[in-house]
Amino acid sequence: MGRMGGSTKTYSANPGDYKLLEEVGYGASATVYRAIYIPFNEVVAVKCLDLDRCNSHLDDIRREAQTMSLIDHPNVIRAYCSFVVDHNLWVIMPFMAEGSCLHLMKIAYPDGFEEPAICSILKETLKALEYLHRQGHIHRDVKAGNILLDSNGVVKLADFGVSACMFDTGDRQRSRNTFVGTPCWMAPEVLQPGSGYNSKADIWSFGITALELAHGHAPFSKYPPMKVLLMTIQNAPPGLDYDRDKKFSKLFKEMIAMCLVKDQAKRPTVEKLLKHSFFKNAKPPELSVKKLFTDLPPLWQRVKAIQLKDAAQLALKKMPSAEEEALSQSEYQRGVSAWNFDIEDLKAQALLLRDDDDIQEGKEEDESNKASISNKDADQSSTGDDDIRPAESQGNISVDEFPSSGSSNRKGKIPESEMVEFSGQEKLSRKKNGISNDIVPPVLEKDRQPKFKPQTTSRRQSQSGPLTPNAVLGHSPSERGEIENMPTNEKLKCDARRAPSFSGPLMLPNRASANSLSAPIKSSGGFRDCLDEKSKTNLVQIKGRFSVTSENLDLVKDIPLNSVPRHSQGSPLRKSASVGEWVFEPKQMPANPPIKEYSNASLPSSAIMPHLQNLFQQTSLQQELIATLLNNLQTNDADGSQNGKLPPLPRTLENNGIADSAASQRERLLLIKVSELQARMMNLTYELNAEKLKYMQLQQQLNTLSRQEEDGEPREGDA
Ligand SMILES: Nc1ncnc2c1ncn2[C@@H]1O[C@H](COP(=O)(O)OP(=O)(O)OP(=O)(O)O)[C@@H](O)[C@H]1O
Repeated sequence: MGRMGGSTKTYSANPGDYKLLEEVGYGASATVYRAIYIPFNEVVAVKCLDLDRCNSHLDDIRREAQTMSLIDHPNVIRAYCSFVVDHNLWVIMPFMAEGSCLHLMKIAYPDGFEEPAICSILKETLKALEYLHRQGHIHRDVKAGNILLDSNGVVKLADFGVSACMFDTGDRQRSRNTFVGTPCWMAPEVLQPGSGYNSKADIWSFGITALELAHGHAPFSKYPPMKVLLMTIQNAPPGLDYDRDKKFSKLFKEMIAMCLVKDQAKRPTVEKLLKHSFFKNAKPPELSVKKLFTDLPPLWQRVKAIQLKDAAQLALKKMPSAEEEALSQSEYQRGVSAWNFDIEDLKAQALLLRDDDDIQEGKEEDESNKASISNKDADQSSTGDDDIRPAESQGNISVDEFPSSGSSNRKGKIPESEMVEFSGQEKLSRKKNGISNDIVPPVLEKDRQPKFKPQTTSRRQSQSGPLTPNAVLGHSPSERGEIENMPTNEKLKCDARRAPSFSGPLMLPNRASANSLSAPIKSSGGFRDCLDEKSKTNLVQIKGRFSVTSENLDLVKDIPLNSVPRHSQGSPLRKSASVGEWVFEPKQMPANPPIKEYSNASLPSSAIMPHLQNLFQQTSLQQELIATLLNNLQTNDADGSQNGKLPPLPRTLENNGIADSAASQRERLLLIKVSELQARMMNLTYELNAEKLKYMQLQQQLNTLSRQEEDGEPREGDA
């Protein structure tokens, strides 16, 4: 039993007393459900922390959960109670009906909130931090994903305690074979081993969170973890730009700059920060925050929509970077050695290849440098790379390819007319996961409108020399027509661009999108332009140059290297012929009884449980196996050319082109395999979670039944 704050209310540690409803959130190691606490008929949140994914000892986790239950502050979420159910720790908490600020931004404010709302949210968060710091705690995970809102606009800081203990015993973001999220919010001293840190680390994270709320994503959030780590340590601190972020007040900019000082000793305490003039005029959250979510669909529908969107984006987001680099590099070299000797021309083309990544990087570096002006320690921390000119100043395309539609239409409302329904396939997957078909994911109609910037097109046109991937993916319709008429090898380049690529450590996501992946993920690869007309008619969403089709991401027809999980059809790989020996043939797996069998009301729970456990085990096994295969693949990929597995063809003047194309084909095949395995992995993870939920629900039913039996109550239907 757990007690509740100041009141005498207690919550039982009996899982059977909690009826799990919809999934409302997920993080690195936990899934959060809306649930009913049956004895009080009260809605609560149940956080199911997968202990197998935790690096901590159960005792540590328990201790932290207990600490969490002792917390008593209106701005800190507390645990009513916690207990272990199988391999999960269930933490029972108040249900925050509007979810996290991160979810809210993802669904309705991709470019961040307006200053008055941010001010209120931050002030409430600071009050929470003030309380925690006074109690001698460091939160260590302040970010928009951990700032929860209820329907009255009440702001509570979450994820205290359990997260902290995970932090203690290892990398916060690492769970078993998974590296999720980015260290975007971590202070430089936290990222540097041995440097030691204290509660001022929370102040840094708070500053990053302020930027996250202002822009819709944390600085550097699009980069791989290692790059973020290096950028945080080496670059000047990020900040609001005095010119570009004109809509924000000077006070806000100053306040952020105070937090984002690299020398932790120079950062203010929470108390001092609370006294900053920026917070003087903070409106009560009921006024400024509550209006953010009027007219939005219920949290679980939003979360579902975000999951679907993120699943697609995650599957495709890696398309451009590494492979684009590899391809452009190989094209570059081939151009020089084979038929184009004009190195200057090639260099010029390489410059044209700069995509959003580079531009954004330039922007962020610029942002950092500009911000550093306001940071007293900037000169110590700046990389001093004066040669890096911001993309804009080089006359490159605007960073904001899809400019914010302005503050006026960011008022938190998604008019019904702007909602678009997902297709039958998506609905099927919802059904499969026990979610009603009449749920309409809130996707903004306005996002369907492609918003090109003409400069982009012209900048990307290749004038001469070898066809670069970007040239193949030129944005103009005429170029698209050319793609269709291209020789197969050139089309392949286009196809290859559509394939996921893998820069940095291979990520095996728990979910399509972990809580920590806060930035809207953009494909920078021009994928949209590779979609055929049919797909275009089915577009439901365009973010950056990324498109989602209403065929529930049924891109298998459009993208040969399909990497989007299609839950309703089981494995997304069944249609793919390219996986070869890496594919798990469905027949290799013990056949599962049809799902209908599980839902057969006449079957006793005892008959269902073994099937369910079996299914559960299979899925976990598959997950493990895929992880191992992916690891092997990574190693092979890295060692391939050295260890003879993928021997490079001898390069002679005659066969240079052939050798290169054979090598790049092998490379492409490997990438296909990796991407498909990853898609499969995601799909399985998704299914695993659905099964987990079913498993828990059945377990609850079993518990209830056995309790009824013990109490001698007649069973339902016995009469
Ligand atoms: N009490 C709650 N009410 C409603 N939603 C919640 C609640 N607690 C958490 N959530 C949702 O679930 C998400 C994940 O929860 P939480 O951050 O606790 O998990 P986690 O695994 O610790 O995440 P991470 O480690 O990635 O930060 C939150 O971002 C939020 O959207």
